[in-house]
Amino acid sequence: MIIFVKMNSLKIALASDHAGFEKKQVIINYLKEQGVTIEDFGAFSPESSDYPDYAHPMAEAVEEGKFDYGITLCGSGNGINMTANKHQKIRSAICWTPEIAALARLHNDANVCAVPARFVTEDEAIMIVKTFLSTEFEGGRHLRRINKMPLS
Ligand SMILES: O=C(CO)[C@H](O)[C@H](O)[C@H](O)COP(=O)(O)O
Repeated sequence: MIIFVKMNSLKIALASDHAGFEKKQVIINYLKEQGVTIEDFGAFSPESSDYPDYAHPMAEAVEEGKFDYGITLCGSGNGINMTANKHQKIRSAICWTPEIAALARLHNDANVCAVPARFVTEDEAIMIVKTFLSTEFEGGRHLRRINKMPLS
């Protein structure tokens, strides 16, 4: 069962590197139009930069409960996804289609959505984010599985 939630009450943390910078701006504009509260942890320009410098502060803020979800972007989605997942309370999923984004929420209760900026269009990026933020976790058998994820 898919349960859609309202987006305008959400607080969202965003992070990217240079490769994700431009599509992050598109996503920020979209989220602001929806009334979503956002904080951008960088990068703040398309100059070459290192995604961990922005992903770690973003992930810490989500872990601390300051935000409902994180949205991240780098070229492939891989580097920034790997970095966020170093944090114990983060479940970051690379989402390259709306269907994958929905499953990341429905089945994995993902709290960070990593978008591969060089492999999706602006419209696709928006649809991925919209789907991720408006889909609720199903729980049930999936809760049992995500509870088995931590090593300690
Ligand atoms: O970390 C990545 C690959 O997993 C990201 O896609 C980066 O954005 C990419 O590596 C950046 O590449 P660039 O050649 O320095 O622009």
